Amino acid sequence: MKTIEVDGIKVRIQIWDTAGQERYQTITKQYYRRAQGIFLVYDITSERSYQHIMKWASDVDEYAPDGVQKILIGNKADEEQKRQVGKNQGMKLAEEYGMDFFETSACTNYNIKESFTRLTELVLMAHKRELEGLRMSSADELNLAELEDDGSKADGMGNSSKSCWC
Ligand SMILES: Nc1nc2c(ncn2[C@@H]2O[C@H](COP(=O)(O)OP(=O)(O)OP(=O)(O)O)[C@@H](O)[C@H]2O)c(=O)[nH]1
Repeated sequence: MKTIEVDGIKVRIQIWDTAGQERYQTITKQYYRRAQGIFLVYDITSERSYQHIMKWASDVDEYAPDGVQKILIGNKADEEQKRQVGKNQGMKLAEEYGMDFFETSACTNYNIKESFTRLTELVLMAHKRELEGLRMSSADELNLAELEDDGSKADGMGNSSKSCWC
């Protein structure tokens, strides 16, 4: 659990660090179901980890809820001398997936706060849109109910006035 502040609002976030190894995949998939935001993380010093992102992304598509927010992360940005994945490759992949992208370093804290704040912001915005959608559809339902109600009144009036006019 961690509390971060987004636009002056204190938000308590629960963070799950899933295991990367294949043998834990069954457990990992269970975490996706309740996730609202997901970081897809590769290691900039490992081309292999970058290639693996496609597999992670398809798992997320399959197991995470529809509205889940995702950000692509290239970690170990402090290891410039060992870099195997260019920043432009990360940006390109993120663009393909329609995600935001950060290079980070857990060692130097580079972009850590920024990426968590951004993901929280995206989750809050999605939540707001969802609530707005629900509000609109319940307002629509109310309007429809009013119309139906008015309709029956109009019918009644119509019938009664019709009986008068005859
Ligand atoms: N230089 C550097 N090393 C890092 C950074 N982040 C993690 N490491 C190191 O990378 C190794 C693996 O880190 P983990 O946090 O275990 O990685 P993980 O992805 O959770 O590993 P899994 O157990 O497979 O899920 C450790 O030795 C960390 O110290 C970073 O930003 N920079």
